[in-house]
Parts: sequence; C-alpha cells; structure tokens
Amino acid sequence: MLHFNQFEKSYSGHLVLKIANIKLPQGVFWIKGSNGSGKSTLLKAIAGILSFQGDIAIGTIYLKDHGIAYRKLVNFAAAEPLFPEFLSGAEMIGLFAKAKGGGIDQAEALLSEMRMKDYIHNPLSSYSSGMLKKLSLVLAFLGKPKLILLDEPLNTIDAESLEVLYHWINKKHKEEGISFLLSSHQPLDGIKLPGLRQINIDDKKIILNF
Ligand SMILES: Nc1ncnc2c1ncn2[C@@H]1O[C@H](COP(=O)(O)OP(=O)(O)OP(=O)(O)O)[C@@H](O)[C@H]1O
Repeated sequence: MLHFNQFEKSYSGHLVLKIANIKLPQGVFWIKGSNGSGKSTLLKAIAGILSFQGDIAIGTIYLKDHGIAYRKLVNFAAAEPLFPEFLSGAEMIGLFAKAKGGGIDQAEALLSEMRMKDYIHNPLSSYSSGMLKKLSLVLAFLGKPKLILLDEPLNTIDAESLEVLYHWINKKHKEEGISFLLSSHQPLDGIKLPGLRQINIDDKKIILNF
C-alpha cells in the first residue's frame, strides 16, 4: 500500500529518519516512538507537506511524479491543528471537500456523528482546542483517500468523540480498505481497533512489529 524508496529526512543537515526500502501493507498502524523520534516528521512527509530525499508511493502513484493525484489519496490531521481563525468550520469543510472531492452528504454525516452541527457555522476563533481537533478529524475523513494519517488523534477529544473516531476507523478500514497511520503517546485500544499493528521509530529507523 505505502512504499518508501530511499527515504531520508534531515533538518539543516541533521538526519532524523532514514527508510531504505519498505512496503507497508494495508492496515491500521500505531506509530510509537519517544519525544523527538520523528513521528510527526514521518506523517508530514507521507502527507506531502514536508520536503525529503527519495520518494514515497501509494500503490504505483509516486508523490514526486504525481503530486496532485498522490495528495488526493492521502489525508492528514495534525497533532495541533492550525486553521485561519476568521473562517468558520463550515467554510473549512467546503474548501477541503472541494480539494478532496468529498460531497455535502458525506460532510453532513460526519458532522452529525461528531455532534458538531450546533457550532459549525461559528468562526474558528471561537472554537475550543477539542472542537478544533474534531474539525481536523472530520476534514481527514473527507473525500476518497486510500490512507488517513492522524497525528495524536486522542489529544483533547472527549470520550464520546473517541468512540465515534474508533467507529469511523474500523468502518472505513473494513468497508473501503482505507489504511490508517496513527501516532499516539497514549495507549491505543487494541480491543476498539481490532487488527491494530505497531510500528516503532527508534534510532532514526522504523521497525515493523508484525
Ligand atoms: N522544523 C524543524 N526544524 C528543525 N528540526 C525539527 C523541525 N521539526 C522537527 N525537528 C526535529 O526533528 C526531530 C523529530 O521531530 P518530530 O516532531 O517529528 O518528533 P515526534 O516523534 O513527533 O515528537 P513528539 O513525540 O515530541 O511529538 C526532533 O529532533 C526535532 O527537534
């Protein structure tokens, strides 16, 4: 599903991650690693929002050769989402739905399940951190991605929303074959996410624990 080809990421000449040649199968994966090990860096590189050496492909679609097609297949929710404060949640949904090819019905269903409809037309400057996090999760499920990257998805969301998120992940994986890479310092629930597999980042390398 996800292919790394001679991948290397450095900041100012300082190497952070090196992945020579790995093919990750379809699945739901928990990326684990200590602070500063490179989890966010890896997710941002896969999302196509960070420069790196080498290449990454989803199936046969390489990021550096087919950037637009590749980015339609990958959705990303940041650990601490930053959105323009003057826009409303609904306007962000409109922008993402257009870019990702999602329909109004899809967005309405997601907003309803996450119980966000009461405030979705309010400006983002009025949102709490949990409300912003839930918006970023909804945006990550829009369109028809093959891979969804969620950086610290458990941060700041309440227990009820977490149940909805687990349900979405399982449903999308089972029914549409969408793969997930989740980074989390908090334990992810293997009972709520059956089939969850672990990937460790250690000493600038990724280790597949399955
Ligand atoms: N923009 C940047 N410029 C320079 N160095 C950076 C930058 N972003 C990250 N780094 C460095 O890259 C390394 C990996 O950072 P990254 O944020 O990917 O780690 P992480 O595993 O997500 O950490 P955490 O668990 O603390 O969120 C760290 O040493 C960090 O200092």
